[in-house]
Amino acid sequence: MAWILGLTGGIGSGKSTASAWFSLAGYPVVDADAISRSLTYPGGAAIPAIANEFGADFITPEGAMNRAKMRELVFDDPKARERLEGVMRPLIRRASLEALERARSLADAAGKAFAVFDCPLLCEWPEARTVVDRLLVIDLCEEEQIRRVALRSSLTPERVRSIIRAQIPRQARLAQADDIIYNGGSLEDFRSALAALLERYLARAD
Ligand SMILES: CC(C)(COP(=O)(O)OP(=O)(O)OC[C@H]1O[C@@H](n2cnc3c(N)ncnc32)[C@H](O)[C@@H]1O)[C@@H](O)C(=O)NCCC(=O)NCCS
Ligand SMILES: Nc1ncnc2c1ncn2[C@@H]1O[C@H](COP(=O)(O)OP(=O)(O)OP(=O)(O)O)[C@@H](O)[C@H]1O
Repeated sequence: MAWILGLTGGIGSGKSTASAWFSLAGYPVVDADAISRSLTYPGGAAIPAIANEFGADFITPEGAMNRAKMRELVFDDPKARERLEGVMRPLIRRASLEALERARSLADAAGKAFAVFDCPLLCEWPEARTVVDRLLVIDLCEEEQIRRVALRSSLTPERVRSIIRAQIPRQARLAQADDIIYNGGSLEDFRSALAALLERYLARAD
């Protein structure tokens, strides 16, 4: 039966780039951020609890969670972040477990050795860590995280720093890793490192 590769790293480290690479290579990917977003779209399962916990101000006229407003609140206020995670975490967990079972079946049917679980908080959430068989950490220094996130979004360096501070410290994340890819080089270097790692995984499976 296919095993589960946990893929994690700090904000902007390169998880989505790695997931897309594995997906192109035919490995099923479960994306916890995408699951989290789908729970907070209009009519999403988290919307009633968010309205109840934070008030109608945090819901857009279309009925989605107001992400920008929530982001401004929770990354400056650990208690508010705990409340949001209290709502989101069990829902993300349940939906992820279901998606991982589907991904495992897809991998089995396609003859792939593993499926990928891309989750930014794998090291922060002990229950998430237990569903993966091997943990790959994408590592990047803080300055480059800030630079890359700023390039692709409107987040200020201060906001990216506050998000990094809300995440597990870099060394503690690295200490949990089975495999580490440092993504401080070019995209080509990153893809080569992923290909080399995949070779090792496939050799292990034989
Ligand atoms: C705070 C929210 C509203 C910000 O939304 P926004 O669209 O700006 O960001 P998005 O969801 O794309 O997340 C971007 C990145 O922020 C970081 N991040 C998100 N939530 C958290 C958190 N609770 N703690 C630390 N970092 C987080 C991750 O690196 C993530 O990849 C949103 O991230 C959210 O609802 N978070 C709570 C759910 C959660 O913990 N998700 C992360 C694990 S799946
Ligand atoms: N080696 C690299 N060189 C230059 N840019 C890169 C490299 N790797 C990734 N990027 C870019 O950096 C940005 C962040 O990468 P990516 O979205 O893969 O990270 P992430 O870990 O999924 O981020 P988030 O935590 O916000 O979901 C993207 O714009 C991506 O194209």
